[in-house]
Amino acid sequence: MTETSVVSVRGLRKRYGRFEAVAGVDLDVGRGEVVALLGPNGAGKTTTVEILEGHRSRDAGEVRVLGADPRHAGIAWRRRIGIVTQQAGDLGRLTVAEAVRHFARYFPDARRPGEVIELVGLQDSARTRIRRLSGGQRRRLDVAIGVVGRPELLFLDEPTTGFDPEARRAFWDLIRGLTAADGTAVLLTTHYLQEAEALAGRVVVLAGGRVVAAGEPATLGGRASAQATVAWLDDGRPRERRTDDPAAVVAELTARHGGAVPGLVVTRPSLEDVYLDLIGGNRS
Ligand SMILES: Nc1ncnc2c1ncn2[C@@H]1O[C@H](COP(=O)(O)OP(=O)(O)OP(=O)(O)O)[C@@H](O)[C@H]1O
Repeated sequence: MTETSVVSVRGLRKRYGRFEAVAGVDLDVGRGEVVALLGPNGAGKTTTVEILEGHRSRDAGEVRVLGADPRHAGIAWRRRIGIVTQQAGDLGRLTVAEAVRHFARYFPDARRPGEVIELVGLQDSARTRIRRLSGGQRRRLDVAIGVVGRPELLFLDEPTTGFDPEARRAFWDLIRGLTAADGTAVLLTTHYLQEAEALAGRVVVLAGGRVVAAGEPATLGGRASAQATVAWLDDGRPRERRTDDPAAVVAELTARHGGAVPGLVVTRPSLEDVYLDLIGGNRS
């Protein structure tokens, strides 16, 4: 592990009986970096993340998280990570403020509960009982609990599942604010490609327990240099051409139309297009 990495995984393997769920995964997360782990259902994401959190054993491989092997790490190490999971605990009878204060007590250098509640935008709901929160508010509370101890590394497991688009964007702003302010590293699992694109500096695609691609969202799978599609309307009829040089096609169309080209749209493959191609042969 280098000085700048908070997660370093080499050759990770995990079997459930005869089934190999994680079959030799390498993964790195740098200090302050946001990495999204993508992959279809059953790809091995949760298994990998739970091994990194110290909640699941492994069969083989080197794993360092904040300089320690999670298998043997103790309470001091655990205080340096934050976990936001899909299984919300049973806190329904407490208010938002009571829950955050409760978790703050576990950390020697916790953030002030009031500050954290404001950070996640729940100041107007501080006295609300948790069972009365909406799904989006509940996830914000989960994040508040995840970051109250000033973690160096935050695990976010499908944080916006079930959110409406507006709540999802608000949540992204929250996470961006957190990572910008404190340089918290984040390992995010998500099924939303847009979420990975919005938050992550790097994505790692798992399929069938293996890494099938890794890189920046903008360039994953040769996306930036892939052929563009130029679409336009010719006498009201949709036309399109695939090309390596969209500028030349647009120039030619502009000359032909003597100005504005009706319905002109130039697109390259989206992250979702590339992702679906990558996992095409690996669906579980
Ligand atoms: N405790 C277990 N016992 C047996 N098989 C398991 C166990 N946990 C997971 N698996 C299997 O291992 C594979 C990987 O599961 P995992 O939960 O890691 O995938 P995932 O990528 O997180 O999927 P999802 O996107 O659905 O959450 C799946 O085929 C799953 O059925």
